[in-house]
Formats: sequence, structure tokens, C-alpha cells
Amino acid sequence: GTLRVDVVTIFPEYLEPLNVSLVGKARARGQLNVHVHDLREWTYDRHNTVDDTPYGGGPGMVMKTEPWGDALDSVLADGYETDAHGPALIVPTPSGRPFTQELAVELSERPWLVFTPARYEGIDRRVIDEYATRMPVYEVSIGDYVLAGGEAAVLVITEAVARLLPGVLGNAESHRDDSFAPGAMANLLEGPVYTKPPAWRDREIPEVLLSGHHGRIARWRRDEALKRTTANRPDLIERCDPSAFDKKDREM
Ligand SMILES: CC(C)N1CCN(Cc2ccc(Cn3ccc4ccc(-c5n[nH]c(N)c5C#N)cc43)cc2)CC1
Repeated sequence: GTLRVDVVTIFPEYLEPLNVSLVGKARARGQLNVHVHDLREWTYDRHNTVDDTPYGGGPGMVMKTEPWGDALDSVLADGYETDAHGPALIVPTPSGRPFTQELAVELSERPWLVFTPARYEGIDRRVIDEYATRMPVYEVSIGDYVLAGGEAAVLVITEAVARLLPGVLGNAESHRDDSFAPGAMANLLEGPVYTKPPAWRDREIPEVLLSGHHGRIARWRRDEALKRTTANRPDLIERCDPSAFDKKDREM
């Protein structure tokens, strides 16, 4: 079915990229429905206030409960017809669980994702506590670096999820060989890729790739993947299953 995505944000223009490219195509095909809402629609004071000073003191500002509560009630009131599961709340935060390909797969199997990218120091905890009584809440971080808000995370998560939707990725096979996808190449980074012309500025293509010998090509690619993973992500090496490689070798 169609994945519905709702985003509540004080920077709706930040989510414009969701209307183009891969996600744009999935939307055009009706595989994805994206609705972006401006949080300030649910403020009723002259200055459209969404933040206030933190209880307990400390630097920065905290996003207030009322606008978020009214916005989420309004979005969820849409009562989008869902099958087994209903909506899940996705809260980007520097203190969240790491967003991984595994989580992207889990989210791609849901019918409705409601994103609440915050700014300032984040959202008053009572908002998350309130909605956690009604739906699954995923507090996720897209990486170990500090952003000024959650909107970029929404773009990242939505793209990672959308490309997993059936038919959204041109060649359905492509994401099978993704890094982090299960299987013998699981947890390995991709090696180098090449295409025409066969020579460019005196640089040629590795012979094996022109040999047409699929067994040798597969082994070369795996060795290159191991080299690259050892260099860039040694932490992934101990997670991969060397016996799976021997099995593949034996098959060749
Ligand atoms: C001591 C005191 C000066 N420190 C001040 C910084 N505090 C942490 C802190 C830092 C930045 C922000 C800004 N921000 C607001 C909403 C929001 C959502 C996501 C992210 C985010 N950052 N990095 C990721 N991978 C993210 C994801 N996903 C950042 C966000 C909010 C909060 C820690 C305390």
C-alpha cells in the first residue's frame, strides 16, 4: 500500500526536496503521500510562539507542548485508514537510537510515519510521553554529529525508507547488494565501480571486469569490498561472516 508521511516543522520549506527526484517519483506513482505542516498554524498568540525558557535553567530554549499537541492531534485526526499498524511517531534527536538500514527496513513496512523535527534544544518531554501512550515512538539520531534541528534527519530517513518501497528503486535488485543489507556481503562497504569509456585520461578498467568470468569478477569485488571496509570501517569487519565467503568460493 501507500506509505503516508506527515511532517510537522517550523521550517516547511526545508522539506521541499521531498517533492523532487526519487521521493518525488514515488509520490507521483502514489506509493508515497507526503504532507508537510507548519507548526505555527497551531499557535494563537501574536508572535506565533513555539518556544520558551527551560525549567531548571540552562542555555537555549525548549519547544512548548501546546502547539505540538494541537498539531499532532490534528494530523492524527485524519484517521488515515491503516492495516495492521497505525501511525508511528519518528522523533529525530541527538540523543536518539542510531538510525540504521535495519530500522529503515522496519519503518518501510509501516503504513504511516509522522515526523516531528524540532529546533532549539528539543521538544518538552511531555509531548513524546503523551503520544507514546497511543503509538510506537522512535527517537532516532542519524549520526554522531550535532545539527541545529531535525529537518535534515527527516530528509535522510524518508529517502532511506522510500527507496525500499517496492518498485520505487528502478532495479529492484539494487538494494539487495546495499552495504548493511543481509547476506554474504552483509556489513561490507561497496568496492569501486566503473563504466564506459574503457580508458579515460590514461586510466583503464581493471582487467578482471572485462574478462566476462563472473566467478573471478565476484571474488575481485568481494576482495575490494573487504579492502575498503578494512580501511574505512574496521568496526564492520568483525561483524561479517567469513564462512559465507568460503561457501561462495566453493560455489564458483
Ligand atoms: C550543554 C548544552 C549546551 N548542550 C547543548 C546541546 N544539547 C544537545 C542538542 C544539540 C543540538 C540540538 C538541536 N536540535 C534540535 C532538534 C534536533 C533534532 C535532531 C538533531 C540532531 N543532531 N544530530 C543528529 N544526528 C540529529 C538527529 N537526528 C538536533 C536537534 C538540540 C540539542 C546538549 C546540551
